[in-house]
Amino acid sequence: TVCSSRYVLSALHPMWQGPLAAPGGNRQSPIDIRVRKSVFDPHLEPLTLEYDPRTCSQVWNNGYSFLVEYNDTTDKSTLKGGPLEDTFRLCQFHFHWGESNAWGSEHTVDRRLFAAELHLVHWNSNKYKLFEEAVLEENGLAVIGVFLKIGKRHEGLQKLVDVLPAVRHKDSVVEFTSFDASCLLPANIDDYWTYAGSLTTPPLSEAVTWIIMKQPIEVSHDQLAVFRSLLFTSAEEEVQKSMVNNFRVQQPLKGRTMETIPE
Ligand SMILES: CCCCNCc1ccc(S(N)(=O)=O)cc1
Ligand SMILES: [Zn+2]
Repeated sequence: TVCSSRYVLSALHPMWQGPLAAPGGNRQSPIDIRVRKSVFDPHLEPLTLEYDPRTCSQVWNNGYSFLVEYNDTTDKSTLKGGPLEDTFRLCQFHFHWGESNAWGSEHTVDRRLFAAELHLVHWNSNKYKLFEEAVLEENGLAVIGVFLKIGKRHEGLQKLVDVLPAVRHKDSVVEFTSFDASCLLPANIDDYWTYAGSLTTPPLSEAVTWIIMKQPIEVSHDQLAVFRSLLFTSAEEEVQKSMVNNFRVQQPLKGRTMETIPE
């Protein structure tokens, strides 16, 4: 029975699971957020998000998720404040989701799973010239996490959902412009948890200041079903695999504390 449960686990989780925790990693993501264990940090400031829709450029199926990519050659779409000392530049956002609405998020809140999770990825443009440099540095990156729950249709998301059939296969790209990513944020962006973590897919770099919104956003069942119509596999491969369950298993907390804003 042990091997069968191990088999089920591996069948449920895609290839990048590899070792359950990166060897030697002591700040790996995702984790379970224990609400009552989070510490008020009076120094946390409000977040300042300034996203310019004109920097949005394309949607790309990279074989793990679909990425909405931004032109990050200038400081036009930026994130400041909160736990961050510097200015961080938006380079892409993407999602993680399940094969059913019962699971799909990477982080959990007191073990509660959400249907999906949005990640808005930024890099420290005060200190580095490129994402590829920042990803090698402790706290070179800042990722905003937003939970998705099933409810009413998200009008802002629909523009993105409508182009997903064009990137059904791995390595496909479609032009996608003038999209304001801030429409995907919850009403109150100053209600968040923050902790020191890592990328949740290879290279699993321990470079991320995570900022997880307490308020989920709502999307409709049909909108999430379109996410599941995407494929992990490229057009050439004979066996097509649905892009579902593209989340990493939870990682040990290793003594880290979750900080939150004073209520
Ligand atoms: C050096 C090239 C890395 C490409 N991939 C980066 C990457 C991976 C995971 C995440 S996540 N899921 O932690 O937000 C963001 C960005
Ligand atoms: Zn992610």
